[in-house]
Amino acid sequence: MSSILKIENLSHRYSTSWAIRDINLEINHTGVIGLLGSNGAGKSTTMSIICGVLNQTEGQVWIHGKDTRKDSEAAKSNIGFLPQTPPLYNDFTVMEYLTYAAGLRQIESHRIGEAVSEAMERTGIAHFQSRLIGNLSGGYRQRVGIAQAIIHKPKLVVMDEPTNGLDPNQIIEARKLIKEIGKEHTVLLSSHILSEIHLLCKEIIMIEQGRIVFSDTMDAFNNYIQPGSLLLRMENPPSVAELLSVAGVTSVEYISEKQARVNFDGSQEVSERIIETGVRNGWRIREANLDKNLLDDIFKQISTQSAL
Ligand SMILES: Nc1ncnc2c1ncn2[C@@H]1O[C@H](COP(=O)(O)OP(=O)(O)OP(=O)(O)O)[C@@H](O)[C@H]1O
Repeated sequence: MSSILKIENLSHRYSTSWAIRDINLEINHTGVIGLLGSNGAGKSTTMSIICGVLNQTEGQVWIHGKDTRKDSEAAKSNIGFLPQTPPLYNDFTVMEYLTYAAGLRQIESHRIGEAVSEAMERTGIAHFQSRLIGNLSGGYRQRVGIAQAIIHKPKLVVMDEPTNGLDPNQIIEARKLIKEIGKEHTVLLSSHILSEIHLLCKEIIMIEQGRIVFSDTMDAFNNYIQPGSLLLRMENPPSVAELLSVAGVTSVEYISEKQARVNFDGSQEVSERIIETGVRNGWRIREANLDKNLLDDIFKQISTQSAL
């Protein structure tokens, strides 16, 4: 039985500098797998090569046993891709666009109607099928992007920073949908937000300066990392007492008028609970990120350990 995704000695160089170096990876099961790295770490480069959008300088990628360069058609038939900016056409209705996407994916013409309906059902956009894409909110546009990525029922769905640019409500909804998609497909999802990977993934691959520095289960990761801290930027910040009332929050420090560092007990659900409480109570959260310094520490710690 072939792996769903196998990568061997993958490296890519843009003009003179290497963006990724000697990436090796094998995935054999469904579920959401997180590719975590800070900006410029090499996530998009890796994903673009996997999806056949970019030709690697060195190394090989197989999707369900098919080499993405030597047998690209067969490899691509098993991949769905949601790039950072989904290729949506604003003048198309949702139905027209997905019908077009199904054609591109070479779904037989008599099966297109059924494939489009199923993809719309699964992503919760059936009620917007006649809406112009240009008139949809960011969250629904993202759903259309996910629908085109799963329309041909690929084994592997690659999502590059899928919650980027969404508001907190839309992020919660998008994450629910991604979890659902992960029940039937292998989803490789990139993010620079550790708390997001924590919430969504059972496995984590960390990439830093173009190299994999950690690859294991989330449980193994948790054994030596407890993030325990979120930086929140809010338009309508609550009192310290209100933040402390969220179950699991241990301390709160305002570092500016609208920015608070919220420490919690390290359990995965607390950060989601903080955001949900914020949405419910109108804090107007604009950003909720793991403390950047903490993330840098984690990368440093893991890089040092993986170099030992
Ligand atoms: N088209 C390009 N030409 C030259 N260098 C590039 C190009 N695209 C990316 N790079 C460089 O390659 C490295 C990896 O970039 P990549 O976009 O893959 O990282 P990333 O982890 O996806 O970051 P981000 O989250 O910011 O997109 C970076 O140093 C980046 O500057």
